[in-house]
Amino acid sequence: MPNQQVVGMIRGMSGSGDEEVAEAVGKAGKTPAEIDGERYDVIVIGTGSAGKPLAGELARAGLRVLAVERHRIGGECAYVACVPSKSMLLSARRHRSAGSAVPHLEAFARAVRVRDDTVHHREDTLAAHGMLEDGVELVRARATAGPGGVRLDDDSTTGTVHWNTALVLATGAAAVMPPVDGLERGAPGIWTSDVALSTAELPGRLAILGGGAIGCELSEVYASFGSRVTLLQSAPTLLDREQPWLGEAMATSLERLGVDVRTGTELKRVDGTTLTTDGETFAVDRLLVAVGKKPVLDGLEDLDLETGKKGEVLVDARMRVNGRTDVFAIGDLTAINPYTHGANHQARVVADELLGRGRDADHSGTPRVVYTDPAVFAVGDTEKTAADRGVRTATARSDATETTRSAVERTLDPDDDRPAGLELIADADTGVLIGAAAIGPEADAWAAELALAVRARVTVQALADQPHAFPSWAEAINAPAQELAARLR
Ligand SMILES: Cc1cc2nc3c(=O)[nH]c(=O)nc-3n(C[C@H](O)[C@H](O)[C@H](O)COP(=O)(O)OP(=O)(O)OC[C@H]3O[C@@H](n4cnc5c(N)ncnc54)[C@H](O)[C@@H]3O)c2cc1C
Ligand SMILES: NC(=O)c1ccc[n+]([C@@H]2O[C@H](COP(=O)([O-])OP(=O)(O)OC[C@H]3O[C@@H](n4cnc5c(N)ncnc54)[C@H](O)[C@@H]3O)[C@@H](O)[C@H]2O)c1
Repeated sequence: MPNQQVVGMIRGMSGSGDEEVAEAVGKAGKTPAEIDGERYDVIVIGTGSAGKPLAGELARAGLRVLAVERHRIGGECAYVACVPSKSMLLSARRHRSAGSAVPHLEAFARAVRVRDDTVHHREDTLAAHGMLEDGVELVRARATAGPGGVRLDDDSTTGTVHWNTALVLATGAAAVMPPVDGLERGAPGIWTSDVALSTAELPGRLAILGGGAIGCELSEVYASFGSRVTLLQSAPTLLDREQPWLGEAMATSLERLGVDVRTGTELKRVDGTTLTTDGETFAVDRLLVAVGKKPVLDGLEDLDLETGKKGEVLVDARMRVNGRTDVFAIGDLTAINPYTHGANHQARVVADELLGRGRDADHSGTPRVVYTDPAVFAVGDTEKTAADRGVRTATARSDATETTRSAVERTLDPDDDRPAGLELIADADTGVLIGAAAIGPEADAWAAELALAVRARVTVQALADQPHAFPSWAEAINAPAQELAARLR
């Protein structure tokens, strides 16, 4: 059967198949036994987008810092998340532009090679050396934190270390497996994004469960290389925490690539790689599960952390936990803006606190981007989150395909039917911009000013008065800003 041939050929090329992510983790740092009984100014557990920059900044400022990592130095982003997914998206785009000139298998194999070079073959020595150069002391171990110290275990030794000033928890989040009959993590044929972004296998038929950021980005990747992708989303729209029209536009965009988008669909049962939804039973080669992530709390149980509904660690405006001044949580563990730039911001807030220039975190201007083509950009409130806060909103939308930039691009490529649009959401009582949603080519770049506008509490009057370069996609901001400025005058 052609699908099986596809799988076999690609596996043969690089040999990674569908085993769990390679454990190629470089050697650097100390053993738990070597540092048993030591005291540090700050101990950071987890070296991802949250823990790594924080540990580095504090060590460069002269503090004695220990960073503990049980897997890859650098966390998920650089190896199995942000970076490989963007590499694959860009290769997929290039492959689509080439038309049928290059066969799918050949293009996919090349994309995998480029991806793996970009992520240093998931090997973390370079990141480890960067931390050591910053002056961070590094231990590769599983941390178990308690009120009296942090116990460290690796395969052969143990030790206990203590903090003088602060313990920072930055343990991230892990993919959720929903309670579907027959669905098990690690079962043959079941992928998480870690596997989908490490494998060299191109499945003939791929089902993706979950129409969030991962579901949309990886649908685009695999469909572009010829997989028959079925995207199963339980909510009525894709990207369901955003304005509904964004998810609808995303569905249109993915359907153009041949993705079978099924919203409002429940997966009821998995039998090997045969799936039963509320409507039908069908066979696939792989099922990628991408229905969200859950904060990683193992090793932190003895701290009795206050957690929210999704298991996220609750923090105050300085990222402190349980009302303590010496224990902090940052990054995906808090579920506040679970993005690398969100984690980086939270790390800076804690660094400032510990370096004597404390200030509150401001999460309001954190962009939410989906790097498909067209890309999705959102910031601040949606109408729903504003209503939940009791804020009255006024909204206005533009069709970005009516900009001169769009006309220029579409004359060049008459087949270009990518959706493009922008919506502004204002506080109806104050005229302040509180949210924005956009989709369009490179929307992550041309809508980025709206993130600062939301954070700086810019009024729609100021936004309407702001010139946008001609002929750029950003001109899509003009009409809705002017409409809101007139309505809220
Ligand atoms: C497929 C995918 C694509 C993404 N794309 C983007 C993107 O394009 N842009 C973006 O901004 N964000 C993106 N994200 C989100 C981004 O990857 C995360 O928000 C970010 O990496 C979180 O960083 P973190 O430090 O909180 O967690 P992590 O990077 O997960 O780091 C936590 C670390 O803690 C370690 N750890 C956990 N428990 C212990 C313990 N007990 N002892 C020792 N070590 C421990 C783990 O091994 C891990 O290395 C993507 C996510 C995925 C899954
Ligand atoms: N570009 C980016 O910044 C980027 C890219 C990929 C991932 N990420 C981050 O990685 C994390 C995980 O991404 P994700 O896409 O798994 O989570 P997500 O929370 O963004 O989306 C999950 C989606 O799955 C749907 N869903 C939930 N249960 C379901 C079920 N049983 N059946 C079908 N659908 C179901 C939800 O309605 C939701 O739309 C998120 O924090 C995300 O922001 C970010």
